[in-house]
Amino acid sequence: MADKKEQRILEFVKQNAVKGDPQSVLDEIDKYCIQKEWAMNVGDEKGLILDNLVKETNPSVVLELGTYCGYSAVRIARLLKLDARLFSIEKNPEYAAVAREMIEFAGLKDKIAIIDGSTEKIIPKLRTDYGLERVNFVFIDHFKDRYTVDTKLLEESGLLQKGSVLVADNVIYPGAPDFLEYVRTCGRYDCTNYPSHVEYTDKPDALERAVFRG
Ligand SMILES: Nc1ncnc2c1ncn2CCCCCNC(=O)c1cc(-c2ccc(F)cc2)cc(O)c1O
Ligand SMILES: [Mg+2]
Repeated sequence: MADKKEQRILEFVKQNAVKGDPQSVLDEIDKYCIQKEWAMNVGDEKGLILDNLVKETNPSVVLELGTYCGYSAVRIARLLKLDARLFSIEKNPEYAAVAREMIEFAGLKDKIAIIDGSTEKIIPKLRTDYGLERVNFVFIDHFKDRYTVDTKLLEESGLLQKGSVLVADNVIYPGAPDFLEYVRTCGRYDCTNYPSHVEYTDKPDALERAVFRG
């Protein structure tokens, strides 16, 4: 038995999902987390809302803050057009290692790049070191008390353009009250709240969409 929950999830996917089929990877992760061990993936209920937000944006360049096991990276990347790319920043090397295998198993390694490190160090270097000019879609799902400071870093980095879409997980639970206050009152975003539940539970949570006005 793998010694970490994240490794157990990966093993379960490898044994039960279809290699190269992203939807089966998502289904097996959800099945494991419902039946065996809870884990902090965005999950199936909030995942469907996220799917619709990705589809209506049809982004070319996606940035994700907090990869974990790669569930949301797979969820988003499976909907992207051929030449679109997703960059995901993960601080925990063990999570990043599991995510890389998960993404390869899903057949999406050419679409997704995982960047090892903390957002505060990586975001300021995305243009110079990773050649990103603009991001059209940002999924925010890392430390809840870093949502606001990293949103400001993204503004200052020049990576956001008019129409760039931020989607933040967990704005109700564990909660990101300062982020909600910031994006709803600073005057630079058009915000929409999508009520849902904490993954695999009946505890209220929500996604917040904040569209940059430029
Ligand atoms: N590149 C980077 N830079 C900075 N921090 C970085 C990072 N890369 C990773 N991290 C550090 C992220 C740590 C995980 C963040 N997510 C969470 O903490 C989280 C917690 C819950 C939860 C719900 C109910 C409960 F009862 C308990 C927990 C649910 C969620 O959907 C969550 O996303
Ligand atoms: Mg989350």
